[in-house]
Amino acid sequence: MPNPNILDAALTRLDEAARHVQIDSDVLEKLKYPRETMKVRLLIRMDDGSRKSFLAWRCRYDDTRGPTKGGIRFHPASTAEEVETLAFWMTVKCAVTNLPYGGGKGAVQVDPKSLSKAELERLSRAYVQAFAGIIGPDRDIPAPDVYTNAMIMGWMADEYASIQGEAAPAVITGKPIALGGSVGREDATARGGFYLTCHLTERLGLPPEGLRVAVQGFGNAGQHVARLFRSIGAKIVAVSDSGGAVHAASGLDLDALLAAKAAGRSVVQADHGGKAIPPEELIAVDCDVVAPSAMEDMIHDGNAASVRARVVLELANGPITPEGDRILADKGVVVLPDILANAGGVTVSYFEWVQNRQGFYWTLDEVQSRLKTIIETEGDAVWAIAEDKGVTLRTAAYIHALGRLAAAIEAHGTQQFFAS
Ligand SMILES: NC(=O)C1=CN([C@@H]2O[C@H](COP(=O)(O)OP(=O)(O)OC[C@H]3O[C@@H](n4cnc5c(N)ncnc54)[C@H](O)[C@@H]3O)[C@@H](O)[C@H]2O)C=CC1
Ligand SMILES: O=C(O)CCC(=O)C(=O)O
Repeated sequence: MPNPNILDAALTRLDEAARHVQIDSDVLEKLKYPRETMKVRLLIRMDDGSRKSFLAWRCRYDDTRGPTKGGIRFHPASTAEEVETLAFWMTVKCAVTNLPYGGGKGAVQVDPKSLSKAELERLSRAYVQAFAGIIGPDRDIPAPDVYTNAMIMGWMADEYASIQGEAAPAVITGKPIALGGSVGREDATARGGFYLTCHLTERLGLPPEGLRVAVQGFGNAGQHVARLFRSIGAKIVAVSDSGGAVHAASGLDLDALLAAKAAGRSVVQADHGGKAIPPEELIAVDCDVVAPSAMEDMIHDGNAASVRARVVLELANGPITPEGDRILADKGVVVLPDILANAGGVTVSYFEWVQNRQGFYWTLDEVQSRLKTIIETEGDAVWAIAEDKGVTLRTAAYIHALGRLAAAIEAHGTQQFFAS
C-alpha cells in the first residue's frame, strides 16, 4: 500500500518552494486540500455469473486554472490518499507547463491482470456510469495512467457518449486514434522526458554520446523512453517490471524485451542478453541516467545513497521521497522532477482535447514539435529559477508553478474561495 502520509510528504515540496518566493498564505491554504474526492463501490458481473465490487475514486484537486485533468489508475494497492496526491501533482504539473487545466486523478482498487477482457470492459464502463456527473469536457477530463490504456479510454469515451446521448470525445484523452485520439499521445510521456534530457544534456554534464540508461518499470513510459534513448545511440543497461529486473553493462537486447512485453511476458522471461538482478538493485546500477517509470516512493532514505547515475529522470509520479531527494542532492545527483519530466503525457492530452473541440486533427510533426517547444521552454524557465535561487530543479519547478497558481487564485478574487 502507498504511504498513508503521501499527501503530507508531497505538500512539503510546496512549503519548500514557498520559502523562496513571496506567496500569500491564502494561496497555500487553498492548495493544501483537495476540492472534492468522490468514492464509490463499483459492482460488476463477472464472467462466471457472480458479482464483485471494487472501490473507486475520482478526485478534483484544484480547478483554479481550468477543468481538472488527470489519469485513471487500475491498481490493487490504490488508496484515496494516493489518488489525492496524484491529483495534487497534476495541479502543479499543469501549472508548470502552463496548460489551461487544474489537477484531477482517479483510480480503481483492482488487479486488472486478474480480470478477463470482458470484465475489464464492464469495470471501465461502470467507472464512467458512477462518475458521469463529475467528469465532462469542461469539468474533469480523465486519461490513462498505470494499468490503463487507449483501449480502456475508448470504452470509457463510448460509455460517456451513450449516457449523454451524443458524441463527446473531449471528455477523455489517450483514446484510440479511431475514436478521436491524437497521434503522438502513445509515447508522449516518455518523449517529453527524452526531449528535456536531450535539451539539457550539456548543462547536466551528461556525455553527448554513449549514454547508459537504466529504466525502472517497463510499461508505457518505460518502454518508450528506452526506445527513444536507443534512437540516439544510448545503451539500455538495465530494466525492470513487476516481475523482476535484468542488467547488462554492455547493453540489453531491447527488441527482445519489447517483444516479450508485447507477448504479455515479464522482462525476466525475455531473451534479453543480460542477467537477472534483484529488482531493488536497479536504481543502483552503474549508468548515466536512471528513469524511475513505475510507482511512488521507489527511491527513499534507505536506498538513495546507492544511486550511481548522474541524472534521475522521473517519468513516474512521485518516485523519490523528500528524504531521498535530500540524499541525492547531497551526492550531486540531478533530479529532473516529475511535474516537468513526465508532463509530455498531459501536454499531448491537452493537444488531443483541443483537436477534439475544434474537430480538426494535427500531423505527428505538429504534435511533436509543439510538445518539444513547451518542454524546452518550461525546462529553460525552471533551470533559470534553480540557478537564480540556488535551489534544486524540483523546488524551482514548484516555484514556477506556484507563481502561475497564485496569479490565477488571486485573479478569481479571494471571496470565491475564502468566506469572510
Ligand atoms: N501513462 C501516462 O500517460 C503517464 C504516466 N505517468 C506515470 O508513469 C508511471 C508509469 O505509468 P505507465 O507507464 O503509464 O504505466 P504502465 O501500466 O504502462 O506500466 C507500469 C509498469 O511498471 C511496472 N511496475 C509496477 N510495479 C513495479 C515495481 N514495484 N517495480 C518495477 N516495476 C513495476 C509494471 O510491471 C509496468 O511495466 C506512473 O507513475 C504513472 O503515474 C506519468 C505521466 C503520464
Ligand atoms: O494525460 C493526462 O491527462 C494525464 C496523465 C497523467 O495522469 C499524469 O500526467 O500523471
